[in-house]
Amino acid sequence: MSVILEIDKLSKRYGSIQAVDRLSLQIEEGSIYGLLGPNGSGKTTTLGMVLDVIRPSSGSFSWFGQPVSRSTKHRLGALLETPNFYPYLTAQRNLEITADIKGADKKQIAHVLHTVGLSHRTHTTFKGFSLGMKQRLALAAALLNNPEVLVLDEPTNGLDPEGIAEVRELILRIAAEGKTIILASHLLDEVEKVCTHVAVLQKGVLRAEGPVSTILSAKDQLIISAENTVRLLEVLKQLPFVESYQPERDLVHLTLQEGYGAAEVNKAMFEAGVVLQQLTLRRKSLEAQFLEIIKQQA
Ligand SMILES: Nc1ncnc2c1ncn2[C@@H]1O[C@H](COP(=O)(O)OP(=O)(O)OP(=O)(O)O)[C@@H](O)[C@H]1O
Repeated sequence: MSVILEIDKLSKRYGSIQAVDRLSLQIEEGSIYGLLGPNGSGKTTTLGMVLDVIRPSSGSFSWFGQPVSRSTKHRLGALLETPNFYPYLTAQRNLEITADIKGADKKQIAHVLHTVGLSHRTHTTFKGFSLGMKQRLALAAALLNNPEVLVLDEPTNGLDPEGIAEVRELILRIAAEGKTIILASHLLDEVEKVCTHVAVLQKGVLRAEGPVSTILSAKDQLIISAENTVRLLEVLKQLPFVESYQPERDLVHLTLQEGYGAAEVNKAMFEAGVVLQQLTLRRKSLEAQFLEIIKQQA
């Protein structure tokens, strides 16, 4: 997989505020990459810098292995804020205006309206659109030029639950067509549902980064029990891959070293003559980890 965006020690300072602090990360082709952080954590500033609308204080980045240029920008579509569409013009007319501004081919309009599921609204005026439809039209505008990468800042902000579901589903559909997506969000739930990779930002500093599934499973907990808890604990004590364990009533909570799972515990117990009555995997949610990360830094 090739690297689409490489960010190297990128920083932005506004007076005394360090909005982004030596941020380094790599985004690979085909990923749905979430920049996750609370309000003010530097997500918008980061997107602004890599889109070349905010000047970095220091550091660098490259798109497709090249410094930013007209030709690299042509390969990107961005949605930083909801565009101002004309309420009394149709979807078609609004996109014609956007195409003129972007220098995009108007023949693309039918295709992008189809992609966002608005073909049947081509000739409907914008003012009658639901919130979700308005945002889908904004995504259609970002898709003119057939960009390889779509950069979205809080794409579901301000939408009702129906609109949120529509837009998330659409993002997954666009990604399935082979586009790389970079999205900023303050919603853990959104990143968990939509993204393949995540970078957690807090006060401009990168706190955690990696595939959503790895971050999710990094600190899984196993909950086990056996008829003879004393014997269970004796065996546990001797297992080299058990990182920590804590008895709670007749259950034992444990975490394992990386690369080990429930199967190894089950096998070791069985070999030691302990029959497990319960073996449950409890995945630590990204939310719980995120809150822990934030707490540690407070
Ligand atoms: N033009 C500016 N001048 C001064 N400070 C700014 C400016 N833009 C952003 N900041 C500050 O930089 C920090 C990061 O802001 P940024 O908007 O990048 O965060 P964010 O994570 O996108 O948050 P939000 O979701 O609220 O936009 C904040 O403390 C913000 O107040």
